[in-house]
Amino acid sequence: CQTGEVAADPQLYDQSYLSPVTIGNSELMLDFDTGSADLWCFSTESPAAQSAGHGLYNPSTGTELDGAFWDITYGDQSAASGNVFADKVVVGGVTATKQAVEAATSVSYEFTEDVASDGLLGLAFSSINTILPQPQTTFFDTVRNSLAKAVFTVDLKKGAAGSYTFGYIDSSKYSGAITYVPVNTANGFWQFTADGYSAGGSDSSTGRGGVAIADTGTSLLYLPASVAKAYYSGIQGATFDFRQGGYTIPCSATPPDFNVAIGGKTFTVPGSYINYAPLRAGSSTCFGGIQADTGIGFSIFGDVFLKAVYAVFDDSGSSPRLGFAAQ
Ligand SMILES: CC[C@H](C)[C@H](NC(=O)[C@@H](NC[C@H](O)[C@@H](N)CC(C)C)C(C)C)C(=O)N[C@@H](Cc1ccccc1)C(=O)OC
Repeated sequence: CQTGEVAADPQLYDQSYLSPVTIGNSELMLDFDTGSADLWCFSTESPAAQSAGHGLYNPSTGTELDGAFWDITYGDQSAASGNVFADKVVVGGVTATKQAVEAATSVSYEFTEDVASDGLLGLAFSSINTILPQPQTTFFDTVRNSLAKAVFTVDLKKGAAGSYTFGYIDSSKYSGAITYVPVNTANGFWQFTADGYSAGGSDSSTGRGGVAIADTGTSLLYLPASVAKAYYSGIQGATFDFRQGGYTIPCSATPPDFNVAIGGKTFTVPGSYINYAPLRAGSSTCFGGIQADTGIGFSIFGDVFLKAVYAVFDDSGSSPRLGFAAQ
């Protein structure tokens, strides 16, 4: 029975969190992403102009999956594609002896420019893995029958290293009880229903809840437009800036705490987490950590929310469920 733990290292402004993964005989820093289901990495096959500065997977240690290829596009329109090898993957001591490793032969500029990240490790459901002609399993699905318990946990922190664990829940990492809610896997995401939202100390409700996904690979918290609008209406100097593509606030603002009701419990995102980052270095205008989910089709509980809670991604029962506890 395998169990393991790996650090989640925050990048600038907590834009993403990277974890060390051994693939074949390379150690790479990957972005664990519960919003997608492909494990892909820069490789010795990637064009040098695209992979400069990145750690590279050398497929010589793997076995090529003949005829298999992959091509993924993310919500921010970033993309990558390539071919596939079966190789050994180790995460925090948990070993998958034959994991589908997707070697990039082409990546979009967003990935080229993010030199700290050597690729992604998808933790959504394998039903949305993009490998053709035959989709392959995520790392979690590959190892889940060998885990002490078919769960993984997410303990992200603001501006500090957090951790992912596989195969066990660490009771020292949270306070109070874990509140579980059912997961709808129809879209391949860890999708659940939020009951409602409110801002500040009062329960000045900013609206009914809705369908949401838990996505470690998305930096911000995307909510129904009416909820975002109501939240920022309470902040002096807040505005929707079309050029920036979202709400901005004065960096000197102290946004109110934001409360989310899930499974009958209330979880609070400290207002300081919603004063996300200056538009560019030195700017006195900051981008808001809450944005509207317009056009996406569901809300996205990204890192701004996840770093306020301890989250349990539980596939150990008859149907998957998500657990949340206060950190
Ligand atoms: C298999 C592709 C994965 C699952 C992809 N997942 C995602 O885009 C989800 N997660 C996004 C990722 O966490 C991304 N932020 C990681 C970084 C490093 C690029 C979003 C939806 C929260 C997806 O749904 N892509 C859509 C494109 C899309 C998604 C959202 C909005 C608009 C367009 C697609 O390809 O659908 C077929």
